[in-house]
Amino acid sequence: MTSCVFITGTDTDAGKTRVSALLLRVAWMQGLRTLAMKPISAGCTRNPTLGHYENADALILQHLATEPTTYQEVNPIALEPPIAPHIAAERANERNLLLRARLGWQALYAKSPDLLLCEGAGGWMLPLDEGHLMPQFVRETNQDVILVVGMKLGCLNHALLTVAAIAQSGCHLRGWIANTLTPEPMPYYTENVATLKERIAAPLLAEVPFLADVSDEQAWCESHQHLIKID
Ligand SMILES: Nc1ncnc2c1ncn2[C@@H]1O[C@H](COP(=O)(O)OP(=O)(O)OP(=O)(O)O)[C@@H](O)[C@H]1O
Ligand SMILES: C[C@H](N)[C@H](N)CCCCCC(=O)O
Ligand SMILES: [Mg+2]
Repeated sequence: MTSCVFITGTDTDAGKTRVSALLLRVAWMQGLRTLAMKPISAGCTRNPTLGHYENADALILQHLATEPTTYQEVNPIALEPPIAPHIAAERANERNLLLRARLGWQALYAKSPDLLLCEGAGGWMLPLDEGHLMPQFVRETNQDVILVVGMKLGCLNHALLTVAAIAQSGCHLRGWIANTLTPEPMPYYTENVATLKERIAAPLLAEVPFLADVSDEQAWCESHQHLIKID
């Protein structure tokens, strides 16, 4: 059975890709078969050899998943400017984002990995094409949600709003991860985490400190093997 998780964040730059990379490494250490995707990316550069647009997040996910994929399987919708994807899509005359994201996800799901990880873009309520928001994609594909909270002043409001919106979307929040984005944790980090623990029913799955380099990541993953449990 495939465990399907959608990684959302309190905002763009909350650490969704960094945390996704950690989860994929943990799964790899356990010998699990993983696939990962970023269905919609905005902020791409043209690959000079292959000619298509590529996004740095998608390349990280493709590289860290254990199963081989084409770039297009990982990131079916790659938009050039680093702006809101629905605006970039309109400018590039790209249509049917919701449908294409779902078809792309279903193609990877059909490969029956142990873990299928999908990174969102921006925060939870990201607009897609006409009348649709990203939560519709998550609900249609029945993925569990993991919320990455970028630990900085303002995150309490963003995290609690996001948790409420996930529930309102009819999606299941598997848990949340407190991610430190700066070499020094935010002032009163412990109190801020405690505030969220008291108010979010879903479990705090992990705390990620500022990870300066790959050896820090390796050590963190070794001590967080319990994080990926396949049902
Ligand atoms: N725990 C961490 N330790 C060190 N640096 C971090 C950590 N988490 C995030 N960062 C850095 O912060 C920046 C933003 O993180 P990341 O790219 O993962 O955010 P994101 O939520 O995926 O953003 P986007 O919305 O663009 O996809 C990156 O440069 C990343 O390396
Ligand atoms: C370009 C950036 N890094 C992300 N890829 C897209 C963020 C979109 C945010 C949209 C919004 O909520 O205003
Ligand atoms: Mg990212």
